[in-house]
Amino acid sequence: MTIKPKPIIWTISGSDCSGGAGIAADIKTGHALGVEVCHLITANTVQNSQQLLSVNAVSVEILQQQATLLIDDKPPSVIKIGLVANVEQVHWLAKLLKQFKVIMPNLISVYDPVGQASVGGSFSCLSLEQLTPLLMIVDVITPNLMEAKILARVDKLAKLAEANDVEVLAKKIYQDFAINSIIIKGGHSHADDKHARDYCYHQLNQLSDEKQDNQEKLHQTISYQLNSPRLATHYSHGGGCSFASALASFLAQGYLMRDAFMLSKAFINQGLAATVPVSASQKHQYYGAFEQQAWPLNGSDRAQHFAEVVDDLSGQYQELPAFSSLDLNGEILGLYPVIDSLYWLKRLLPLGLKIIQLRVKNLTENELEQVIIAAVALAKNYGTRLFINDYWQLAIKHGAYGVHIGQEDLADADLVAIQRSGIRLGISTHGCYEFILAQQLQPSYLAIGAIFPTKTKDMTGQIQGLDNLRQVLSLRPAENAWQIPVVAIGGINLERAIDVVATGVESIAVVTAITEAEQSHGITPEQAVAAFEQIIVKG
Ligand SMILES: Cc1ncc(COP(=O)(O)OP(=O)(O)O)c(N)n1
Ligand SMILES: Cc1nc(C(=O)O)sc1CCOP(=O)(O)O
Ligand SMILES: [Mg+2]
Repeated sequence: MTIKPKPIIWTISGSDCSGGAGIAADIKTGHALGVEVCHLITANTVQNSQQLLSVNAVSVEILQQQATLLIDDKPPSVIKIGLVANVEQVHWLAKLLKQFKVIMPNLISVYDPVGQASVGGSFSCLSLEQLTPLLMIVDVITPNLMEAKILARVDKLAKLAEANDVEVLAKKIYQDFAINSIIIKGGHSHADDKHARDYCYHQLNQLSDEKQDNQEKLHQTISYQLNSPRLATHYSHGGGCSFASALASFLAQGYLMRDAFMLSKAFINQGLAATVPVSASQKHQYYGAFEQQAWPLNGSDRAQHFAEVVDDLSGQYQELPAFSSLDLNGEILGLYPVIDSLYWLKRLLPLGLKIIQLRVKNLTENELEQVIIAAVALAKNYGTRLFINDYWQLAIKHGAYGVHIGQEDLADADLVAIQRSGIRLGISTHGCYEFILAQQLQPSYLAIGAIFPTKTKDMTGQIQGLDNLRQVLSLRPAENAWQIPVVAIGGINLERAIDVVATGVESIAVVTAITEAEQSHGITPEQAVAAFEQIIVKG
C-alpha cells in the first residue's frame, strides 16, 4: 500500500480521561478519516461516562510553547477548537488565530462551543461577552440548538417562536459575529424525535467555495438542512466533538463546506448505526463512546448513511414526478460528445452515437434558435439523443430529446414545465451535496465533474478526482434498485478514460478530447470516437 502525505489538522480542546469526547474523539476521528492530528490540550478533565468532576485548565504559556514548536514543523490547514477553559485562553486563541491568518491566509478554524457536558455539569462558565474575541475570528461554528440560542441571545429575540427557528438563530449569530458558516446540530434537541436535522447557514466564497471572480456570488449566502432518521443508540459520547473534527478533517482534504458537512454527517450516522444493535441489547442505558468507523465505507448500505438535503429547491419540487428516462433498454449510455456547432454535429452524428450535446455559448438568441431547429432535425435523422445545454425553453419549443442544466441555472429553470413537456433532463453536479440534491429531483441523468482539470471551463476548486467519482456512484440507491445513469465530465482524454470507465460510470462526456484530437493525439475526431468506444466496450 502506498502511503500518501496526510493533511494536518490541529485540535485545541480538552482531554476526556474516559476516552469518549474531547481530544480523544478528535484523534480517533482524524485518524479514521486519514488526516494527521496535532493536539493542544486546554484542560485536563476528570470525568467518566456518568459524571464530570473537574476541569483543570492548562496554562496559556504551555499552549503557546506547543503552538510555537509545531507551527513550522506541522502547520495545520484546519484548526478545530473545542473546550476553552477560561478568559486567558479565549484571548490567547483569538491572538493566535489572528497571527496565523496573516501567515496562512487559507487556514480554516472550526469552533465547536463546548459549554455543558452531556454527562451533566459545566465545562466553563464563560459568558458570551467573554467568548466574543474568539467568536469574531473563527470561520465555522458548530453549536447544538441550546448553544445556538445562547449565541443568538435568545432573550433579545422579538418573538418566542423565533427562539426555535434555526434560520433566525443562525442569521443572528452571523450578524453579530460575522462567522462564515454556522452549523446548528439537531442531534440532541429537536422537537421531531424521528429525525436528526442539522442546519447550515453559509456564506459562499469565504472558504474558497466558489470562484473569487464571480462577483455576483461574492456575498451570497445559502442555507439548507441535512435530514436523516434518528438512530436509537446510547453510544454517542463525543459525537458532537467527532462531528466538528470530521468537518475539520474533510475541509483539510479540500472539500467544499457543503460537501464536508454532508460527509461529516454521513460519518456520524455510520458510527451511530454501528452501535444500534449493541445499545438495544443492553439492559441498562450504558453511555458509550461514539464509534469512529473506517472510512470510506464500502458496501451496498453506504448510501443509507447520507442525509437528504432540504432546501428551497427540494421544497419547491417535492411533489414533482420523475423526469422521462433515456430509454436505454439495458444498454449503457457510453460516449457523450459535447460540441458547439452544426459543423461538429454533422461530422459526428454519422458515427452512430447514442447521445450528443449542443453547448453553444456565443450566439444571439435568434441565431441560436435557428441552430437548435436544425440540430433537432439532424439528430432525429440519426436517432441520436440530442441534449441542448442551458436553453430549456428552446429545447422544449423545438422538441429536443433533452436539456442539460447546470447548478447556476437550476433555480431559475421551470422544472415543472420541463417535466410536463416530456423532454429529458440532465443536471450538472460537482460533489456529493449537489449530487444528492439533484438525485432527489429524479432527472434523466446526472453529470459529475470536473473529474480532472480542464481547459474548456474554469472549474477551480471543483476537481473531483476518481475517488469522488466512486463516492458519488455509491450514493445511488442500493444495487438491484433502479439507478440513475451517471455521466463523468471534465479533462477526460483517451489515457484517463480507462480509469474512469473502471469506476463503473455509465457515460463519459468529452469536449476537447474529440474536437482537438488532431492537435493532442495526431488522430482524427472520428478515430478518437472509435478509440473511446473501444475503451468503453472493454471496460
Ligand atoms: C454532460 C455535461 N455535464 C456537465 C456540463 C456542464 O454544464 P453546466 O454546469 O451547465 O456548464 P456549461 O456547460 O453551461 O458551461 C455539461 N454541459 N454537460
Ligand atoms: C463543460 C464542462 N462542464 C464541466 C463540469 O464539471 O460541469 S467540466 C466541462 C469541460 C469539459 O471539457 P473537456 O472534455 O474539454 O475537459
Ligand atoms: Mg449550462
